[in-house]
Amino acid sequence: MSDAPPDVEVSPAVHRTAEDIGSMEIRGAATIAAAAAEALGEQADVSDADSPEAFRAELRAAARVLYDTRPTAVSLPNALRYVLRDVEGETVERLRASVRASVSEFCRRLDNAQTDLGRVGANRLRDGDTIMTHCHSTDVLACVETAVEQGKSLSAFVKETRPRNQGHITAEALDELGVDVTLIVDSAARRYLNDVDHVLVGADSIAADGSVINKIGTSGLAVNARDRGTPIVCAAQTIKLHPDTLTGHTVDIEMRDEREVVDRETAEGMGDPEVLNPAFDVTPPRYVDAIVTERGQFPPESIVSLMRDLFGEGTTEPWAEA
Ligand SMILES: O=P(O)(O)OC[C@H]1O[C@H](OP(=O)(O)O)[C@H](O)[C@@H]1O
Repeated sequence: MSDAPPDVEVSPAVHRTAEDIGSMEIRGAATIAAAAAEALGEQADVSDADSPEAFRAELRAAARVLYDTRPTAVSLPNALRYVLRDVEGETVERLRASVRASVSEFCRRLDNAQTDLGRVGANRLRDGDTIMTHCHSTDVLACVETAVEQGKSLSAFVKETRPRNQGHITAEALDELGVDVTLIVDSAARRYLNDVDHVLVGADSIAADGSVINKIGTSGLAVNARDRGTPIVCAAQTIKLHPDTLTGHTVDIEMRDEREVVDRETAEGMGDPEVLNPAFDVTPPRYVDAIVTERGQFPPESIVSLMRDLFGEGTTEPWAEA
């Protein structure tokens, strides 16, 4: 994690949020976005900057601390950009109020987007369908929740999703919604794909070519689903669209600590192998049937038009300014 320059004070609340994102205490692309926006609001609340310039410098420094936590979910920089872009005022008090308004508006839009996306995704699901999930995605759960509210009865195969087992969170959430849940280990997915009507996954980022960047294991699941003829749908609010990929940049895949996979003592017993722990992988668009957003459902290859509408040809990095 990067530190702010010594003369710019970043609030302990921002550092706490950054630590919680880094440790995955706060996790999931949409949840991370909301937490990052709220942390900027907390920075504004506690700032004792004596000039608008100093206040803005503090905000940028806080954004840098948050930005440096995890590299793959673009919802994080998109959230920071949204809040920083709309900050206006000639005095510190006006700037503070402006940040608060911007954070509230951002969180309101995030909630509404998920609700709208849920309605679109629910239209794909029929009464009696069985889904298969990977990891834990609040965008996926929004689709299921709306379908259940529409009176549809659903079953789910839930992949546990090593190494962090976020599938357990999904299993609990689906059970609370009244979905009939079967928990499986990741490697059992192919065996049950013939019994599944839809594979539903979330996304941490979507690239301009329609590639889906999501929890490690998504691409293998998608290839197997295509082989079995099971549709694979990605539920992703437009905050997951990665604007830098419009100009040829690739999405950085986070490598996490090996201790999430195996403890050192056990590894030593195996002859101390190198342990790799990539958190995400890239599913090419040809393996994805549809991307469901709050703006409707898109074939992955057409997502670039939506990206251009929303972001133009690229974006700035306001937190990178000194
Ligand atoms: O925004 P929502 O749909 O909640 O989550 C999107 C994605 O975020 C998660 O990443 P992690 O668990 O933070 O590494 C998963 O990869 C999940 O599919």
